[in-house]
Amino acid sequence: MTNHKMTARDVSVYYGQKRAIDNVSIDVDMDNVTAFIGPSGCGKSTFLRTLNRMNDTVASARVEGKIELDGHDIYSPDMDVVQLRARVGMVFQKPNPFPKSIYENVAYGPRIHGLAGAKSDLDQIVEKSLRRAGLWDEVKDRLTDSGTALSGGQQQRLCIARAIAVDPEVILMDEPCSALDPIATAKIEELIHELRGRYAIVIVTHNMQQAARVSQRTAFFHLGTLVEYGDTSAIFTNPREERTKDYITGRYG
Ligand SMILES: Nc1ncnc2c1ncn2[C@@H]1O[C@H](COP(=O)(O)OP(=O)(O)OP(=O)(O)O)[C@@H](O)[C@H]1O
Repeated sequence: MTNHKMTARDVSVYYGQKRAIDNVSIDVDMDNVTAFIGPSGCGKSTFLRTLNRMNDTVASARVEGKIELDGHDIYSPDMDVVQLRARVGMVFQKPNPFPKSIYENVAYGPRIHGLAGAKSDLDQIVEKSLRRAGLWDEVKDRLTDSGTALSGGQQQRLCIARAIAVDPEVILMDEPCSALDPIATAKIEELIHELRGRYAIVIVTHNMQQAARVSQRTAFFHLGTLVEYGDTSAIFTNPREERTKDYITGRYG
């Protein structure tokens, strides 16, 4: 039996009266990178954001259905949302480091979550996180420089280090490379390979080649519904649904 890290069952999301996600069920596993693909406006980001309750920040948004993390309902009243967002971290489309030093960007989360007692513990967490994010060698001699002074690709890896620093179990990435050049994109993709297995990773991408390169499972969304979900190789070589085939062959999107 597969041990699902997260399960979503019959999830619908509304913005006011408008339904953006219609009855989606999906499992997220530890060992796989899961890609969400589909044409613009199909609801990929909306669904991704239900997985760590980022939709709570949108006043008109309402979520129906059930989403569990390790078998616990993340929408239950006893769920601590701050804790949830540490366990299910997020990396956004546009790198968004705090206007603080590189060190502080990574140290902030562990400090507010009480993960480090002494300064030396915090130093260790910062180094480990930056190493895992593939950024340590580039920044180790300038940890006090501002995070915002880094290149776009470095900033995105800093944001990944920031997510890693609070010891997450799941990392959600919402088009993490869309603001990056091909070299910086390749570095993030490499990093996703390295992080696979340690964290359950879910990535929203417009780029089908990217989905094929980085993921083992792919979910294709269309008009708020989950059309097809399966092994990435099967989705790209032998899709079951006509709509999936049309999308991956570039007929629309
Ligand atoms: N805050 C919001 N208020 C109202 N409607 C919204 C809001 N955010 C998204 N929507 C609508 O929900 C639908 C799904 O949007 P969403 O951003 O999730 O799609 P997407 O597949 O991620 O698109 P893209 O690839 O363009 O980012 C769209 O019709 C969008 O206009």
